[in-house]
Amino acid sequence: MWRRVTSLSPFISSSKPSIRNQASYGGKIWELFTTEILTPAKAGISSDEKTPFITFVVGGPGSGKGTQCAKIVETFGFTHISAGELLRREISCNSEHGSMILDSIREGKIVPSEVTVKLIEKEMESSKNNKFLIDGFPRTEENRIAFERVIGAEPNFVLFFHCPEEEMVKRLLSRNEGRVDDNIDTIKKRLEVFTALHLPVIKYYSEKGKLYKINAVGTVDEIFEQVRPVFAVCEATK
Ligand SMILES: Nc1ncnc2c1ncn2[C@@H]1O[C@H](COP(=O)(O)OP(=O)(O)OP(=O)(O)O)[C@@H](O)[C@H]1O
Ligand SMILES: Nc1ccn([C@@H]2O[C@H](COP(=O)(O)O)[C@@H](O)[C@H]2O)c(=O)n1
Ligand SMILES: [Mg+2]
Repeated sequence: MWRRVTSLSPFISSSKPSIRNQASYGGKIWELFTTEILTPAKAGISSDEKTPFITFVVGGPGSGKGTQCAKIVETFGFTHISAGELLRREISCNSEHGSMILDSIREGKIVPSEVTVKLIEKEMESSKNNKFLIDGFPRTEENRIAFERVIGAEPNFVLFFHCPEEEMVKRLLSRNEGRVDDNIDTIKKRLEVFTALHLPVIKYYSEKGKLYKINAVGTVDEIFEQVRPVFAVCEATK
């Protein structure tokens, strides 16, 4: 079972870019981030079994994060923690924050970080595994900083699924899982929030050399063939 090992990390200030800033790149801002070549040293692979191995899985709505996480779990034995699923679970069980979470999800807004991070922490603590895929998180700098403060850890690396908006919209509109946010109005809001708030997170991990960008266009299997070597590096060092 994973237990928190370090204390609070220092506060890191956040900045919020405007949508206008990004539009000046003609919608191609994500192209600025290159794919890292992952090595065991970069991934911070440790031989200490108690240290959690944390991968953040990020990308726009419908970029295929959940689909690829299922394949990573099957192939490499990670525990999948989807922030969105944890929040939806709170709605289903009418928890204290259920109605606030439902309102946020309907509006495509980000739930306060302390709520989401507490749910993630509970999942990590109750798991017997020490390898975690944390999907749909962090969405914002506030998310990222709250995770570092509460969990006292950083991800070993970050998988970023890069997908054009038209493709993401097409996938979400045909997902058919009965999600309250899979309608065109909410999808537009989710895309706006993604463009406005996600960039600093991507930039932060790119500058730390922890970002691994995946081209999320193609078949599920083709995309997994880009993902596989990232995790194979971890396997090879065991
Ligand atoms: N490579 C792909 N090609 C076509 N469809 C795909 C591909 N990958 C996933 N899908 C489909 O697109 C939809 C969205 O995928 P998925 O749920 O994995 O995305 P996500 O990034 O987790 O989205 P969200 O952020 O909304 O949770 C699903 O219906 C899934 O089956
Ligand atoms: N870190 C997060 C993750 C998700 N949300 C909210 O849940 C919605 C659905 O998330 P998916 O990852 O399943 O697409 C998302 O639009 C947010 O409203 C969040 O607040 N914080
Ligand atoms: Mg998902």
